[in-house]
Amino acid sequence: MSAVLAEQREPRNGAGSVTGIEVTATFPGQEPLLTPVALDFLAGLHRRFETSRKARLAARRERQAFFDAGGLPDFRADTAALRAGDWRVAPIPAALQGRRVEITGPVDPKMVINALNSGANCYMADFEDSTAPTWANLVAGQQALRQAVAGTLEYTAPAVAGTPGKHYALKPFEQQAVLLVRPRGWHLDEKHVRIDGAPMSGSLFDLGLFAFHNARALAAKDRGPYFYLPKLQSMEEAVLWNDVLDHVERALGLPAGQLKVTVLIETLPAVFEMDEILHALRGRIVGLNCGRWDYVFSYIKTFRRHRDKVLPERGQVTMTQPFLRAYSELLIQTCHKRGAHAMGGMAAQIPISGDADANAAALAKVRADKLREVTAGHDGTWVAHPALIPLAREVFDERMPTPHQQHVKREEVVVTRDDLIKPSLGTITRRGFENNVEVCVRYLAAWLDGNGCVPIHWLMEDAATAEIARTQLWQWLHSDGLHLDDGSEVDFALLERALINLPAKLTDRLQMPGGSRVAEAIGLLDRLTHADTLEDFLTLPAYKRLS
Ligand SMILES: CC(=O)SCCNC(=O)CCNC(=O)[C@H](O)C(C)(C)COP(=O)(O)OP(=O)(O)OC[C@H]1O[C@@H](n2cnc3c(N)ncnc32)[C@H](O)[C@@H]1OP(=O)(O)O
Ligand SMILES: O=CC(=O)O
Ligand SMILES: [Mg+2]
Repeated sequence: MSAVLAEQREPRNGAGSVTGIEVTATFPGQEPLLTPVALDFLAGLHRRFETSRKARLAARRERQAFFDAGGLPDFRADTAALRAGDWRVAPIPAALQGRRVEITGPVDPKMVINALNSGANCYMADFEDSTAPTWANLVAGQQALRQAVAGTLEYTAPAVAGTPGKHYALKPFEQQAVLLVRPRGWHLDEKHVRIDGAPMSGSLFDLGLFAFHNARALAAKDRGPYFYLPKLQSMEEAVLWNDVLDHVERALGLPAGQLKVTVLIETLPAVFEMDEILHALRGRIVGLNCGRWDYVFSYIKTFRRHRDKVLPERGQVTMTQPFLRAYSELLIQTCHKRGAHAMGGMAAQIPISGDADANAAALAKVRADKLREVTAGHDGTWVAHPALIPLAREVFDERMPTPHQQHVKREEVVVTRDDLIKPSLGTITRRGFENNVEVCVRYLAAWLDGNGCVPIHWLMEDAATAEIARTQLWQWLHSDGLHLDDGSEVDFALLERALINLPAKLTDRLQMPGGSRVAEAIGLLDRLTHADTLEDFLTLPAYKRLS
């Protein structure tokens, strides 16, 4: 029975007790979200797609074993005809034609209102890199988005010292940013929803629940729903997503192709399959996005055992490095050939209060990054903070008078396999090493405390940026013969010293999110960096500790 029809049915056993489905956590007001019919819908997704999800995750492990044995990623031979073929993706809907500035951010009610009201063209509501997936965050996020779609979302900040808290309300719909939702990646489970005794996929929970409650309302306004899909590694993963979205459309009684997606190209294997990913989703895909932070993380992870591809410290791995430039230019060329938007990514700098010079320097970096993107041919970009919207808009308005620049074909771009895997030149400084340790610990502490995005030294840090720091530490410590630029050996003593010195430094000097979880974060980082094998995602072991 389709959910359209099923919704008319009487609930059977009450929320949380549908046959085979167990919801093991509670959050105030969750019942209207997790109705028996909604849970049935989620169970349907799980039962239909869990085997395929597991197969895709196994395929990732198999491919990594090939890389670990010295293999290198490359364009696929079996899809050469598809790459050479002349085809385009389906037309892009009007609401997604102009995407020059997109703001992204976590899904708490205040952020959702601020982002929708921000003046950006689009808002990516993020259940992924910037959200720690506590049950409370996920349910509150789904509640906030459902109310936002209904136009009823309001929020009042807590009163401080007798002064009433600020009240937040949505602008009229026509003045709001267009909403896109990013569910978690395929690797993450949602442990609080168990179906037939097993946890369901976090991706299917986030996307499924949002679609179930909002798809028809959004479709009625000609607004999708629209999604950003993260961390894909192959064409087969795109096929899986397409099957899921086909199923959701059928179950909710929506026309085929109503659900639109933008796919983040943020893994090294995926850059070799961009045509294939566009093709697999061609009835619904509207763009690819350069998710640069996860991409760098994926480069490190893919080449974890390749001593000749060790990257320099995080701060030196910028988008002007040849392998990253090649990635963004190939993405633009591929998208524009196929009629899709080529979205840029996120500069990590955020506004710095109380220091005008430092603020000007940070904004200059963001400006340079946006200028590089628009000049290269990107159709839009991301900002992490509302104060950066005017800057990004100004740069794109000046260089891109049209809603997008799909006419910029970049046919002269020639990118080879070797361009995409070329190692970066640079160094590892003591400061860079210690900064990686500090970022990992502070980010992990915040994440364990339920906060998935924090400013650290005036840079936006989220799961993707922290993963670069974490995997670099592991790779540096497990590669033979690496030295800091001052000549000292990179060894575990360096890590121990950095970790031992950290708590005093942090608790004495900083009021930081997740301060109470620092010891736990240190323990986890210590264990992960000492382990013989690199953990695929920091969030996998950390999720076991999350409520
Ligand atoms: C690698 C990737 O995946 S990138 C995508 C994922 N990352 C993100 O989305 C980053 C989102 N950004 C953020 O979470 C925040 O901007 C941070 C954590 C970096 C900085 O946050 P803060 O230190 O709280 O910023 P700050 O205090 O300057 O905020 C000022 C105001 O802007 C709001 N604001 C800040 N960032 C955002 C945002 N991204 N969306 C909406 N509103 C925002 C704050 O809520 C605050 O509102 P208020 O004045 O009504 O209280
Ligand atoms: O999701 C974006 C990224 O840079 O990672
Ligand atoms: Mg990412």
